[in-house]
Amino acid sequence: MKILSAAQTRALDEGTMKAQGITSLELMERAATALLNWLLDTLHPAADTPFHILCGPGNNGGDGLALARRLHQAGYQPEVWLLPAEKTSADYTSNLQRLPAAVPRHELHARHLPTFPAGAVVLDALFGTGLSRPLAGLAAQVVAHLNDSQALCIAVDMPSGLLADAPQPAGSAIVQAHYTLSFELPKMAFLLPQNADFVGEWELLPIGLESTVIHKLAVDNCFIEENFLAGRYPRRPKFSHKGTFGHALLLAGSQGKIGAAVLASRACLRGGVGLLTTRIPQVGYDILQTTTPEAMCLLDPATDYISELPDLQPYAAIGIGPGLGQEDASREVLRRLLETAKVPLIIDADALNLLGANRELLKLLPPDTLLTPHPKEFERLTGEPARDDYHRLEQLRQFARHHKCFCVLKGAYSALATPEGQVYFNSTGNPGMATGGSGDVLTGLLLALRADKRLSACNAALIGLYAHGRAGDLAVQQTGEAGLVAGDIVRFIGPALQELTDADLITEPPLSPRRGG
Ligand SMILES: NC(=O)C1=CN([C@@H]2O[C@H](COP(=O)(O)OP(=O)(O)OC[C@H]3O[C@@H](n4cnc5c(N)ncnc54)[C@H](O)[C@@H]3O)[C@@H](O)[C@H]2O)[C@@H](O)CC1
Ligand SMILES: Nc1ncnc2c1ncn2[C@@H]1O[C@H](COP(=O)(O)OP(=O)(O)O)[C@@H](O)[C@H]1O
Ligand SMILES: [K+]
Repeated sequence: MKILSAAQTRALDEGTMKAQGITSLELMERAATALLNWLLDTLHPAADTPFHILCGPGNNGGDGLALARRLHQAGYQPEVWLLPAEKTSADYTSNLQRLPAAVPRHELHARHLPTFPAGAVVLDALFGTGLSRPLAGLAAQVVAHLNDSQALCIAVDMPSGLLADAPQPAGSAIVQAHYTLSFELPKMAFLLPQNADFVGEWELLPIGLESTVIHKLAVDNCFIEENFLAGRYPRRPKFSHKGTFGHALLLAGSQGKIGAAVLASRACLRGGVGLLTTRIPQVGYDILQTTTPEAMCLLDPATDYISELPDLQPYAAIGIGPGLGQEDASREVLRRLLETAKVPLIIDADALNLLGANRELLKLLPPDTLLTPHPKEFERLTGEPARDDYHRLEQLRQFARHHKCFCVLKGAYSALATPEGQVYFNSTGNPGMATGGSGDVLTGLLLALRADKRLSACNAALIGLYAHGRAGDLAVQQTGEAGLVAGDIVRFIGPALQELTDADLITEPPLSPRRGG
């Protein structure tokens, strides 16, 4: 799914009206229908539910007014609160005129703010994508009043006060919604941790925006869902053999962190690799051989950390970092690897920390290398703390462009930046995955996918991110969030990848009866 800027959202509205021959008022009615259906289907509100609808002067307020009429027609008794303004939009005005006289309406005033009764459902239709500056004055007061209340708050399109695609000054007045109901496509603001308290749970309501117009809009940011990946994970050919899927090398583990090597190895194997060799220090030999007999163990001469780079000739892809430690000798292994590797590389964890501490090594990154930092590791890589999540995202984009690499910024919506400066946000995963070792599992899975020559670098990264989160989502159904450990993610990598394969199932035409038979 494309993530549009506020300006592109307006262009899409215009394009939809033109292509479908409808008016903006009709489009607004679709939005009101979608909102009404969501309220009825999700909240199953009792007939006496006190709905309070706060309306601003633009089309967001227009949506609120249209919804008030539809709720009234459905047998509810909504109350409408209007934010006074010198100018109102045409569709706001039309919907105010169409509001049945029986619907109580009040003008908001600093000394006349609504008292929400117990069980109130408040719809925030003050401002949406048309917001041009932080809220001030009465609007800010109304927002603070709403945030202090006990009401269930549902934001229409955007929590009022939040910009769709840019940060706002700290301390700005922004609605803290329990739910945000937006239309058709996600907004960048929904995906960033700093906005979590405002956006709450968000959902996209389809309103028939024109797909041919969406198709033509050029964007830098996308939200990745299953239908985007369908067909990108190829099934295994009947006559395949282990050579078909590549031989991966993983350099991981040090004294006390052999578990990271085990988790990444197991994830790589479950990720479908043909052969896996894991390079570990001596201290890990019995552990790896016992826990992960499918992996071949290539012992380093050192006892506690990796000190020598093995011959790289046999390998189709190489991963380095999980549990590596930051010994000088391991740094030199990383340097030699960057200087000599001719196959795809995945760099994670301590290998990223070594890059951050020795930034001259970044110049050696071979093109298309995949790096998987969490925000702290990313900060070490850039050496410049981000001002906020928006700034970090731009740093990510610049980093991938500058180093011609793929870089995954891990988090709730992990973001993959490509050498071309595109950013893809992953949609799968859950807070149960915020546990030690989840990242090692991701590295192992990505290593398997990069070793598979049938996948491009970008597709391998997207499939890996998506399947990792999906495996976590399947696991959490059995373990609960608190009980989920990284090994549980490994167990569900297979089913998660299978889902992507199944999504690609081409339905064979039924056998046609023989002619005359
Ligand atoms: N495709 C879509 O996404 C659709 C969008 N619609 C609605 O239309 C909304 C956008 O409507 P508009 O463009 O009219 O914008 P808004 O309703 O978000 O707000 C614009 C109005 O607020 C004023 N304003 C902006 N910032 C302000 C501030 N800080 N303080 C005080 N006033 C401020 C502007 O001067 C203007 O009058 C969407 O958010 C959505 O709710 C729907 O009606 C139909 C379909
Ligand atoms: N709240 C969350 N929602 C979805 N995914 C998450 C969440 N928290 C963590 N993850 C995922 O779990 C992994 C954690 O990686 P990382 O921070 O490197 O952990 P570790 O270093 O312990 O292995 C990442 O892939 C991240 O996207
Ligand atoms: K709103």
